[in-house]
Amino acid sequence: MTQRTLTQPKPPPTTQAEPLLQVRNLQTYFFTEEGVVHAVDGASFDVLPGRTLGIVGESGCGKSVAAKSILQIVDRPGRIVGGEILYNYPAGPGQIRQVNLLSFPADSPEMRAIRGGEISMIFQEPMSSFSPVHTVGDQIVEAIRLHNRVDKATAWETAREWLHHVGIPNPSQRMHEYPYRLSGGQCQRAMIAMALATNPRILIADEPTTALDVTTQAQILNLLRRLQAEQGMAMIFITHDLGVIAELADEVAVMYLGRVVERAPVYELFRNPKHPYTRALLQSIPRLDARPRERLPSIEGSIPHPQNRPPGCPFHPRCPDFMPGVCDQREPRLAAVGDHHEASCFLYPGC
Ligand SMILES: Nc1ncnc2c1ncn2[C@@H]1O[C@H](COP(=O)(O)OP(=O)(O)OP(=O)(O)O)[C@@H](O)[C@H]1O
Repeated sequence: MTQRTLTQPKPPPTTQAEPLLQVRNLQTYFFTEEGVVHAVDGASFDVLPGRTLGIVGESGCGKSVAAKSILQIVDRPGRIVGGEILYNYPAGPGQIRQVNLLSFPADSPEMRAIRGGEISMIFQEPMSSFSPVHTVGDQIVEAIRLHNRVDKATAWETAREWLHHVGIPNPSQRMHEYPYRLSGGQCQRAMIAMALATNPRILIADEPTTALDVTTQAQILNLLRRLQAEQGMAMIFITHDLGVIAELADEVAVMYLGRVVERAPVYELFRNPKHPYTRALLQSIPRLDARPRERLPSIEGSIPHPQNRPPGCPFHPRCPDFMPGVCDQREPRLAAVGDHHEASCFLYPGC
């Protein structure tokens, strides 16, 4: 496989498919004693079948909370207070029914079938998926049997094959071991096996390589890329690392303070970023052709806490293109900019 580099992200697709999942104006707030935290505040993005949406943004911008909202597993005191999550549910052979996942209560049979069956999630910390008191094998078997009518022996064999498939040596023996016996990289592989053993149509990967060393990181990314191609599933990949986005994503959503501020196919985003925040993020990537000891441009100031959201465009206090009287007065909306991008910035008409 040819390795892409930061300057050579995936070329654009030739055809545009109908989205499998559409997140519309999602709002998820935390009702804390100190006040209401608007963690996700009107985020919108699409996931296309068989493709990878990269969600990128600085720490605290709401990437994880947006992803957990899709599965309705937001931690307390968080609550989804608005928006729609439209999913094209396979209602029968050749039949698709669009459902708003937020119309189902979190503990409903529908959401339990979706969670893990249609949409699986893997995390930075694999131990958050595994229980420490059950063997790896038992846990994968349970996940399989929750979503498929198969007997225990069949599920056991499927689980063993999946461990083999994700590159865990001695899978028959590993099935009987407890998660703490596996190395970080192997535990991550086992979590991927458990997430995919139910054949989900979407995999949400929330910074799954951040806690790993660089070599293992690369192996896990290659594994995810291979499995996605084999399984034909869609993926939402959450990261703050634009290098990983360039390697893996087809489409990108850039988040800032709970909102998507720019959406574009990865190639277009790197080639011609529209939002000043996206430009600043891209400029802060180290370049091989930089002069020795040249300082990297950094984004002025720091991301405000979602409880102290600035008025107007939330990026205006840090924005090099700030227009007084405009950007601090009204919030721009996400609108089409050119043929490929959507951005929310008053530099562009329609926002
Ligand atoms: N349980 C909670 N209670 C209160 N606020 C929370 C809680 N969980 C998350 N938040 C807040 O929601 C906001 C978004 O958090 P989130 O974890 O989605 O950010 P992120 O973009 O995924 O960041 P990171 O890259 O660091 O994981 C943050 O300001 C965070 O402090």
